Amino acid sequence: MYRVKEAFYTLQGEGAQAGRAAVFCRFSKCNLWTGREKDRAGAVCDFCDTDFVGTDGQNGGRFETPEALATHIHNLWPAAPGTPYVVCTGGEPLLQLDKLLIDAFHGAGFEIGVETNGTLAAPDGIDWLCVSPKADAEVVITECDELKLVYPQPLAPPEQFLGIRARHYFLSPMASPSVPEQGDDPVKRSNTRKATDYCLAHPQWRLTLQMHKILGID
Ligand SMILES: C[S@@+](CC[C@H](N)C(=O)[O-])C[C@H]1O[C@@H](n2cnc3c(N)ncnc32)[C@H](O)[C@@H]1O
Ligand SMILES: Nc1nc2[nH]cc(C(=O)O)c2c(=O)[nH]1
Ligand code: SF4
Ligand SMILES: [Mg+2]
Repeated sequence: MYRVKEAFYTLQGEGAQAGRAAVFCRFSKCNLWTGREKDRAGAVCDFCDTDFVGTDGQNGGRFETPEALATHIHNLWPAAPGTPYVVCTGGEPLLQLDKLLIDAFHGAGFEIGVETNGTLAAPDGIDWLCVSPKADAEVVITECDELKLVYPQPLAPPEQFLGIRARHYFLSPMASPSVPEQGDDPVKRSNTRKATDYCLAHPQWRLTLQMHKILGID
């Protein structure tokens, strides 16, 4: 059984695949936070900007088989040329994404991207793996396509993650979890300046912005 909070067709807003059309499959549940506000302060990951509780979002639900979920995601992809792309996120997608689902997505013609906190092993067959480390949570994935660190995290300086092999190293300015998607976010503006300065001083790091929030899309 796979539990999905929501699924939607949009442009990937972050990282090296930014601007690419994708169906996002947001899995329910995370291993670093319950998703309940009352638990946020005590959570390992306390800055999450996402609601991943339950299965009640747009196109969310429970799927008994990998084929059922792959068909559901396929139905959100337009009938037009271009390689279908699914981004598995959450919550923490590696709590649920297994080889059977990878095979079902591939069988439906999808390339598979994954957004993970890096604390759980990844199954084989992922086409684009993005690891976003969190302070206080040991990363067990040693190699990925992109490492995307939310910045700043005082207990997780960028230098700490250069041992993880990646094609790209990104800093993504931390947004206030409490500010709605398109709202004015002075904390994020200040963090964007800090991330910019870090990238200027350390050119192996690149800046990425949450383009979907700028555009006002999902
Ligand atoms: C909601 S997480 C879900 C995937 C996975 N659990 C993870 O943390 O990578 C998706 C992306 O949003 C980032 N993110 C979460 N909260 C954020 C915030 N307040 N500001 C900027 N990025 C944030 C995460 O670091 C991750 O790259
Ligand atoms: N457009 C868009 N791009 C994204 N990239 C990562 C996202 C996520 O929440 O994992 C996300 C998201 O929620 N929307
Ligand atoms: S950012 Fe990722 S790891 Fe952190 S609570 Fe949200 S879903 Fe979990
Ligand atoms: Mg998001």
